[in-house]
Amino acid sequence: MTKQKLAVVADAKSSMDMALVVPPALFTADVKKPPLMPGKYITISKKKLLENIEINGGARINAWVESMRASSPTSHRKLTQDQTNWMDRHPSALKVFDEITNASKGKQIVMFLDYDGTLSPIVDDPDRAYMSDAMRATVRKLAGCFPTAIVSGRCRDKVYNFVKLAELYYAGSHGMDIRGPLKGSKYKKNPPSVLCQPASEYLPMIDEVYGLLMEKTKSTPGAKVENNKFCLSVHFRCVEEKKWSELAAQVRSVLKDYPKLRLSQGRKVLEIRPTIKWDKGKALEFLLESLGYANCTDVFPIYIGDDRTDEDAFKVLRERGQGFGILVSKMPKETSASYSLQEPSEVMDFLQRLVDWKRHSW
Ligand SMILES: O=P(O)(O)OC[C@H]1O[C@H](O[C@H]2O[C@H](CO)[C@@H](O)[C@H](O)[C@H]2O)[C@H](O)[C@@H](O)[C@@H]1O
Repeated sequence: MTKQKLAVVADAKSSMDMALVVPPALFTADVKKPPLMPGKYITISKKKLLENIEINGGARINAWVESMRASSPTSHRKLTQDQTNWMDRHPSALKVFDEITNASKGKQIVMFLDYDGTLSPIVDDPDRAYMSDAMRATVRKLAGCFPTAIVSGRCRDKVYNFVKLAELYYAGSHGMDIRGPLKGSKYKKNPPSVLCQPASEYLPMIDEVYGLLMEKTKSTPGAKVENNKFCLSVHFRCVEEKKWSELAAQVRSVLKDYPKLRLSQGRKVLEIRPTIKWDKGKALEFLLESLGYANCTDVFPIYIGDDRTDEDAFKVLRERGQGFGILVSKMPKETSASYSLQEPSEVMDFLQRLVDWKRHSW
């Protein structure tokens, strides 16, 4: 039996604890091997079976689901000491504000801001993840001081409709849809016109998979599929935890026929995107180049984000040895960011301090 057939078996029943009868070879890492004793079958719970289903890229469904579980608030009761150690390694950007501005002296700061969980609080309904008017006013002032880009997993139009600031650069679909400002800012009267869509050939495939995922997941209460144009999001946030493995298996059963698409994980979300070598880190580099800072030593990019996909941008900054990343998180997380902020309200305070510092440093 192949891995594909295995996925179909897993999909066929709805109860997590239902016992399935399958050949023993299916529980080994290499499910292509024939059973050691042909004809002999053993019983295993569906939960155990799901641990062995691979998703494109080799990661295991169960790893995603466990990781999602680990990052849910109920799992963080005993983190006090860990938190302290982590904060030593990733101090609050507010506490070390002077250190940061000193490091940027004589350099051009360029700001990169993630949207969900960074400018807007995380909420149950992705269509209602509004940013506050105060945050919008702060980002507007920021863009008047430094070139500023929003870098989001969302479709570009959707994130623009939340932010509503025409003077910013926008990189939607995890950086696969980049557009320059629609109007100039006080900082830059005539910004360069930019457009970059490295995954356009994937549009028909993404639309097709969107339809299939809508159909496949409709049996899972609370599941939501979001079309982000060059990528898709399958939301787990409103799905009962005991149904997470089932939903992940539904996603896998659709994706197994699309090797040119891959999965990544965000905050209670599985994200489906083209396998092209393009991510938020590449988008950051593209934007720096478009702004004329490709080979400059006097540029100081600051990237603020809360999610795994932001790590690609944090890594690029570390590799370039320029600027730094700030992770928005209340709990310790493996990260390439240098500093931390706890939540969007702290992000707003940090941005406001940058504006005040810039205004008073002339
Ligand atoms: O790169 P981002 O701007 O952070 O976008 C990543 C995903 O953000 C959204 O989902 C997340 O926020 C939702 C609203 O608060 C929340 O309900 C969900 O659980 C989070 O994962 C967005 O809806 C996704 O499409 C983005 O990929």
